[in-house]
Amino acid sequence: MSKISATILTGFLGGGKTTLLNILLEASPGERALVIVNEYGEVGIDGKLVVETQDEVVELNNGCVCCTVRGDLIAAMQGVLASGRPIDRIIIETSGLADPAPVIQSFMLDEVLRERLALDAIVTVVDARHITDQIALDEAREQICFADVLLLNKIDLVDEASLAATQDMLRRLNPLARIIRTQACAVPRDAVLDVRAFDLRNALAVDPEILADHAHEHDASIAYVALREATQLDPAAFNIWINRLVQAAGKDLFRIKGVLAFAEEPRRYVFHGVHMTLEGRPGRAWRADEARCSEIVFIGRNLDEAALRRSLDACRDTRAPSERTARAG
Ligand SMILES: Nc1nc2c(ncn2[C@@H]2O[C@H](COP(=O)(O)OP(=O)(O)OP(=O)(O)O)[C@@H](O)[C@H]2O)c(=O)[nH]1
Repeated sequence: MSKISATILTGFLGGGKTTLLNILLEASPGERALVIVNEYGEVGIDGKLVVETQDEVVELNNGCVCCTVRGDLIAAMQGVLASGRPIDRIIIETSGLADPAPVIQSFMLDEVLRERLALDAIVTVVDARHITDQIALDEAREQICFADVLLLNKIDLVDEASLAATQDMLRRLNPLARIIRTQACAVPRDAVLDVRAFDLRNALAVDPEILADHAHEHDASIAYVALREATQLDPAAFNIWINRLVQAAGKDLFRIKGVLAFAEEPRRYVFHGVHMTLEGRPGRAWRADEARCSEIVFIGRNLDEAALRRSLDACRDTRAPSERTARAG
């Protein structure tokens, strides 16, 4: 029986992993992939942003796949193999704070996975705009060092001199990986999938202890706050708040992401922030069976959960429907 190809998509917070995942899924219409999306906190935003295809999407939230939910990762893969459901490949999107080593280790140490799966490549998405600050963090460095393919993404946000300097840094950290410059992770599928690039010897050269069972400790100064709001939000108030917030605290705000319910907007509003860079756009329409609830997560340092909550409360659209109609008229 031929082995099923598995790809690990990793890279620091906000680099473009979900963007890449969606490109790969859309480029493989005839395939059935098992997609495993991992997020650090209890509120999963990424799972809501994966394109709708016939692929099976498993969300592993509330813990990092490199530590607390590693057992769940193994169980998800074993479960689909045991079910006999046909799958053509596995793609794992790690959290942006994951150390890839324990994820790689799962493929090597578990007997069933070792026999049935072939780890094809570790693909790391690097944020060309923010990597020079992120690289001080162990997780960001390890994600680069273990990569077989490095996407140097967001090239639209930096100039050529800075790109060349970043590319040199990546090369110093990882002399073997293929480096591909991308905007919005636009890359041919064949450059990332079925490249047969993973080699345990390279991983052992990065970390000779990779096969030893050791837990990964996350940087305790990085916090996570998730807010849920059932009242629809006033878009103008939200925009003012979020812009002020990143002006004041953007350096410490590694990541903001949310799916928001704005008043008088039939579509979900998808919102992203990476430090000072903010982006938002309407996504698909809310379904009739979905609660129109806003969810927003913050990952960073010095987060004041109570203050964030109060600010979000102040963005509620509390007008009565008749007042809204009057204003619209
Ligand atoms: N300007 C620019 N923005 C990009 C590019 N690629 C992705 N983005 C934006 O970067 C933000 C984060 O993209 P995601 O794909 O969600 O990043 P991620 O790595 O999955 O994020 P986490 O899962 O939170 O770590 C979104 O607003 C994207 O639209 C790019 O090449 N240029």
